[in-house]
Parts: sequence; structure tokens; C-alpha cells
Amino acid sequence: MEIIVQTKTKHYPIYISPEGLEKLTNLIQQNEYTKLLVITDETVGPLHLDTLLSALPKEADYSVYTVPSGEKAKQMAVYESCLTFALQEGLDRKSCVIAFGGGAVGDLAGFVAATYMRGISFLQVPTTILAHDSAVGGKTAINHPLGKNMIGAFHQPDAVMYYTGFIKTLPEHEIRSGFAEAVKHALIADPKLLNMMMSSIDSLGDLTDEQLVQILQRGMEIKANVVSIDEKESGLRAILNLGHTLGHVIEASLGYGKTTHGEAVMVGLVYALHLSRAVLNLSFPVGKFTNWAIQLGYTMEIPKELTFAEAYAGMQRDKKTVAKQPRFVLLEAPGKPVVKEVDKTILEEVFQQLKQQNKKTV
Ligand SMILES: NC(=O)c1ccc[n+]([C@@H]2O[C@H](COP(=O)([O-])OP(=O)(O)OC[C@H]3O[C@@H](n4cnc5c(N)ncnc54)[C@H](O)[C@@H]3O)[C@@H](O)[C@H]2O)c1
Ligand SMILES: O=C(O)C(=O)C[C@@H](O)[C@H](O)[C@H](O)COP(=O)(O)O
Ligand SMILES: [Zn+2]
Repeated sequence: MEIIVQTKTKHYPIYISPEGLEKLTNLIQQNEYTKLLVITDETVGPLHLDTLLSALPKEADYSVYTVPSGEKAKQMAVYESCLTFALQEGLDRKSCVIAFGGGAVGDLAGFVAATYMRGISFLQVPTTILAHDSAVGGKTAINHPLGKNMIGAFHQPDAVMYYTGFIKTLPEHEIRSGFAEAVKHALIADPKLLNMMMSSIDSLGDLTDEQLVQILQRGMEIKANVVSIDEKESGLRAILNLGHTLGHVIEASLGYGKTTHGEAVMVGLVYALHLSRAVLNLSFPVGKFTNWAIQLGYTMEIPKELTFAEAYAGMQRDKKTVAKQPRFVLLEAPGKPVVKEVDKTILEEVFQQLKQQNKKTV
């Protein structure tokens, strides 16, 4: 399957294939990159690097750089070490970085490509379900202790090559993490898919490969459409941030990598749904949605040590915030997102209610 991203500045394909990486081979041949730098991580490398390397054209000049797995990759020191390696290996402006891994590797490698010699090509070869989201759209970044993805750039890849065979080695908690972004895509743009998910999926372990591929393909289509209209989040693109205002605060407050991105986003989604009920009279069974998420294994807890004052300070640093007033993606209905400032008292009320619910479920 092929999906096209067409922004004002860039036109590129997303290939989704259960067969392998042959499109990648062709693409590298056509682009005649002078050198390839594969950035992967300590988990993906041992599992799948051979598959990737066997897809590189025979004549390709390449080097491989391995970074720590997970959020540890999205640190300033790791970013700098990638740049040093790229310089030592002699990458030039016609070279290409290949991001080979999940979203953390993709965000890091994309940012390396965005900034090396003021920007060179990169290719996304995602290996997680979550990366159906992260590999598309050109948001690249590393983290700062004070906020998620605070140092980054918009830099679109030359292509995304999603070989679905890679996801077979994912542990269940990573399937859960990626599934949260798929639920987000359904909430903002596809109520039918959302209904199908809520009525027919009651265990992530039992999801068939076909179901997963169908869900992530639809997610990539939704994302590609939004990014094609608004590449740099001047408006519409903010809807892709549903659930992320609180989600990112949770990730930063716990310490990056202590929970998965998707687990934190799922709590953020429930928070945003409750806010939508309070502010926009959303009629949607938020309780049923929350119970479904719990059944699927999401922990659904705001960390006990996170106070509202700390959470609010984190929300004020969110990238959607304007003049210190946090803005949230809310839903008028599934498929009808809006971006709005929300009164601090409502933010606190709902935050405290969810924390109380934590206590009840313990
Ligand atoms: N740029 C964007 O638009 C965007 C969108 C969503 C999320 N993100 C970012 O993506 C990151 C989360 O993505 P992720 O969950 O894919 O991150 P990840 O890269 O940390 O991968 C999760 C874990 O799975 C392992 N892994 C990867 N592929 C595997 C495979 N095939 N088999 C077994 N293990 C495998 C990794 O080593 C890691 O430990 C976060 O940093 C988030 O902020 C970015
Ligand atoms: O692509 C987007 O735009 C998104 O918001 C997708 C999110 O899933 C993703 O986590 C993104 O990295 C968050 O962006 P940020 O600007 O809030 O850091
Ligand atoms: Zn996300």
C-alpha cells in the first residue's frame, strides 16, 4: 500500500508492506546518496539490522550507529554523539540518515538529519506500531528535563518504509503504547473505526496481524492528510496532539522512559475527554472508554506524586500554549476536534477527580 504526503515543501511516499523492504532498495538506488548513516538502537539492531542491511543496494556505502533503546536516545549527549559520528564517517550534503527503530530513534535520527550541515536527507524505517504516527509528518526532536520534544525541528523524510514484519517481535506493552496513538487517530478523525475498536477489541494480545495493519494504515492515512494540509502546526495539525498536553507532563514528571509514550497519552486522552464533557458538553461514554482502556491493560493513572501545581506549570510549557494559557485539543464529538483554552479551575477539578479515581482502583 502507498500513501502520499504532499506538503507545501515536500512530496513523499509512505510504503506499507507485509513482504519486505524492496521499495527501500529502489528508492536508495534512485536517489544516489553519497553515503548512508543507519541510526538504530540496542534492541532493534540485534533483532532486525540484518534485514535492513540486506535491503541496501550492494554498492551502497554505509555506516551504522547504535544508540540506547527508548527515551534515553532522545538526549542531548546522544544527539551530539550522532553528529560526531556523522562527521567522522564523512557524511556530506548528499548523504542520507536512515532512522531504523521506533519513535525515539526516528525523532533523534530525524533531528540529526535536520541539523547536520543545516539539513540532509533522511528515511524513516519504523519498527514499532507507535511509529505509524511518529515516522510520518516530520516532527523531529529530543527531550529536555523541563519538557518533552522541546528541542527539535520540522524536517520531512524522503520516504517512510513500513515493513509490518518488524512489529512481530514487539512486547505487549509496546503494542499497547502504539495502539494508544491509533485510538487517538480514531477519536479525532474516524468515529466508525473508534466504534469498531471499542466493540470488537477486548485484548491487545489477541489482535491479529491483519487487524493491526488495518488500524495502523488508517492512522497513517489520517496523519498524512492532516500534515499535508498543515505541515508546521500553524493550525489544524494541533489536533494530532489530542491527549498529549497532560501525557507529556506525565512523561516528564516521572522521568522519560518510566512509562511508555502511549500509556501517558491514554491518560491524557481520558483527561481531554472529561474536559470536553465539561467545556463542550461532549456526549460520549467516557466511563465506558476508560473501562475499555483498563481492560486493554492501560494503567490509567495520574502519578500520585504529580500535584496539580506541577502539572499546570508543565502544561504552561506545552508547545500549544500561548501567553502562558494552556490550550487543549477537545472533542465536540468523535471526529470533531477543536483547540481551546480551558479555564484553570476546570483543569484542576477534572485533574483532582481523575486522581481520586486512581485511589479507588488501587
Ligand atoms: N515525531 C512524531 O510525530 C511522534 C509521534 C508520536 C510519538 N513520538 C515519539 O516517539 C517515541 C515513542 O515511540 P516508540 O514507542 O516507537 O519508541 P521507541 O523507539 O522507544 O521504541 C519502544 C521500545 O521498543 C523497542 N523496539 C523497537 N522496535 C522493536 C521491535 N520491532 N521489536 C522489539 N522491540 C522493539 C525499542 O528498542 C524501545 O525499547 C516518543 O519519544 C514520542 O515522543 C513522536
Ligand atoms: O505529529 C504531530 O503533530 C503530533 O502531535 C503527533 C504526536 O503523537 C507526537 O507525540 C508528537 O511528537 C507530539 O508533538 P509535540 O509538538 O507536542 O512535541
Ligand atoms: Zn504522540
